[in-house]
Amino acid sequence: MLRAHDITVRYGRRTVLDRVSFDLPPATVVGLGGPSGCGKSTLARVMAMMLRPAGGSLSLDGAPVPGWRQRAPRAMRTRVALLYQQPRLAVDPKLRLREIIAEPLAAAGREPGRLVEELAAEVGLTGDLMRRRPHEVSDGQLQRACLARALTLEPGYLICDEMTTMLDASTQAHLVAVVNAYRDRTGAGVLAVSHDQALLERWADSRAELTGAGSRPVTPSPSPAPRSRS
Ligand SMILES: Nc1ncnc2c1ncn2[C@@H]1O[C@H](COP(=O)(O)OP(=O)(O)OP(=O)(O)O)[C@@H](O)[C@H]1O
Repeated sequence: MLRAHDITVRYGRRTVLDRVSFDLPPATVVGLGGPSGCGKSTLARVMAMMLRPAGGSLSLDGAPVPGWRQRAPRAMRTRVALLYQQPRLAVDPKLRLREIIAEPLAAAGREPGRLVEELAAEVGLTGDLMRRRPHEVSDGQLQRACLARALTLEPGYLICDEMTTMLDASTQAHLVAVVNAYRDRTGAGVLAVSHDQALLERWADSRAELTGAGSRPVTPSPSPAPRSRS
């Protein structure tokens, strides 16, 4: 379980998340919706250890996460992968797609072996696409590479922040199918953040919503929903 407890985030004097708690169980796709600006991406970044909250804590498979960003232990950081809405902001424009996918393996000092090609094939990247740089491919092709990269170290939790927004319907369906197959194969927990309710209805096993006013929770779905103690 990836468990956020009593998370408070402020940007300047504005409180965006006010003691919000959220559980992401393994082997489940939890959809997180809510109006624009209510704090979904903020919560996603906290749960990926990328953003240090003003208050609250995170635990991973029962162990407290002792720090944020680079201060979180590497073994914990690699258990949680984050996919952004805009792949162009998430890649080094100088790298070829093959190198982008292999980045986490290189950082971990591991040989790519066949894994990079296997993941590329799974996300639908074939032929010369793997030799191209980001400016030579479409957003959808780049997002496919980002998904393959996110799966290289086999994370136990995958956080998809508007992963398929801006992509065409067939790319969206393919990427969702890849994530679902990964969940089935590995038992990973998936947080699917989206303002697209129809997508979440199709994709998620359970759904939750953040609300705008101070990110107070509502609980439309039977299971995991954000909770606030206030
Ligand atoms: N780095 C930042 N500095 C200041 N304000 C920020 C920052 N990041 C986000 N915000 C503000 O915090 C609020 C929540 O942003 P967030 O991106 O988490 O919302 P969201 O629910 O994901 O929105 P959307 O659905 O539009 O992507 C917004 O009002 C946003 O403008």
